[in-house]
Amino acid sequence: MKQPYYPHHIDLAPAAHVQGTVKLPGSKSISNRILLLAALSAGSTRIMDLLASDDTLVMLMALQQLGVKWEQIEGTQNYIVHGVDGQLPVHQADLFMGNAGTAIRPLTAALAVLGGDYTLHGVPRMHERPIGDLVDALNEVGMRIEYTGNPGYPPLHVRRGQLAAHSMKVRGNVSSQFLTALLMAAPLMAREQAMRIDVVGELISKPYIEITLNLMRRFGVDVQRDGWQSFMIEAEQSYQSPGVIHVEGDASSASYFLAAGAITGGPVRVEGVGRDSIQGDVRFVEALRQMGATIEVGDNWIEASSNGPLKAIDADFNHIPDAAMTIAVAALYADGPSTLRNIGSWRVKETDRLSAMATELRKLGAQVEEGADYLKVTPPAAMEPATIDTYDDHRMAMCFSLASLDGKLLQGTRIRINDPKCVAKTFPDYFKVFEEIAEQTLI
Ligand SMILES: O=C(O)C1=C[C@@H](OP(=O)(O)O)[C@@H](O)[C@H](O)C1
Ligand SMILES: C=C(OP(=O)(O)O)C(=O)O
Repeated sequence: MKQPYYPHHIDLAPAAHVQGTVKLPGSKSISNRILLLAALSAGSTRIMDLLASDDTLVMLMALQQLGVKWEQIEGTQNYIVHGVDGQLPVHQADLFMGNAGTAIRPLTAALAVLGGDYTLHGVPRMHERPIGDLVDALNEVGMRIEYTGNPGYPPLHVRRGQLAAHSMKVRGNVSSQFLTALLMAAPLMAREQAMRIDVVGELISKPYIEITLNLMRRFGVDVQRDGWQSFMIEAEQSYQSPGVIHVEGDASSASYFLAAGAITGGPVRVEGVGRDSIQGDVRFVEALRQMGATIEVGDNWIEASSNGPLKAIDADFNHIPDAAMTIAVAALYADGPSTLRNIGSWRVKETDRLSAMATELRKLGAQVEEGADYLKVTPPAAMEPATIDTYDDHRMAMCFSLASLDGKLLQGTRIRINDPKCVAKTFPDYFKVFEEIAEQTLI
């Protein structure tokens, strides 16, 4: 994959106006789910507009190591994946998962159920991101997953187990990806008898489960459900290729551009997501509306504009944890203190995002109260020039680019973003696209 060149920092000059249209890269959540479902299916699947990024690359490479054949159509982001119909050709592999939660969690479940001799590991931060709830759920029904480092965290050694039950339970208060992983692996366990999955306690990030169920359906597997509590996968369902499937634009990536339109007046339009999106992060626009922005939504586009300063917001962001980071930076432009609630999962993502966000917002002159699971941001009267550290977190780099907008930054000063190449996790071209709409100069 071609990676754009990034220096060790990028300086962003103040931009008073942002206007234009952005074609979004493919959704990370949809891309990695479709890749795995297509691999497990009977038949070949043509995937249109797959995201090109570190997270999808680790999934593609892992599938290749597992003997799944795929081709990229030259000069496009379209792929053909030749499904293995629930039987992986390779039973031994050492898989590098980078820092992709959407790769390691679902693959761990699928590999545990299919059985073999697999190790899964990632970057150092991946080894600090919890996976214990998923491993417990699988081992309790007879799978054999061991920790080779710290208990509860990757790296993992997956061996061949023996399915011993037809109902499983999983905790959902640390990450929804554990439930997603079990759901996607469930048809492999329910070949003869139905499989039931119960959620123990609270489930966070619920809209991501809707993405999972929607895509499983497109690959021929129906899940019966009782709200968010219990899920049933009837026996004898197996994944079937839908033939062709299209990846929507990434709604979390859309948040930066929509916020830019709302902060500066815009209009800024994103293309690739719209009215019928299956991604929960399109609900980011509800928060922007609450802040006073004008949002228009079409079939395959969303546009944000505003007239006048943004209003402060106090809201629960559990349903859109990724796009909520964009609100934290947009809050710098609001007419009073904003509070983002119920975002405790930020602590176990690419970095401890609550702590990182508080530290970096303070550098810009904001007053920030960091709670166990909330953030209160009081905007500064004028923004101070600052050097923003990004903690190898793509979203820290992307959302802090917004601090260069709307003339709140003193003229003649700059926002420096350190280590901008971390955006490659989900959006390698981010700063190029941002420059195009912000008419800024990259140094
Ligand atoms: O299932 C998914 O595609 C995702 C679920 C969310 O994680 P949690 O469920 O851990 O909050 C989200 O933050 C992540 O970027 C993608
Ligand atoms: C939390 C994120 O990623 P992951 O899929 O690795 O959990 C994210 O993209 O913000």
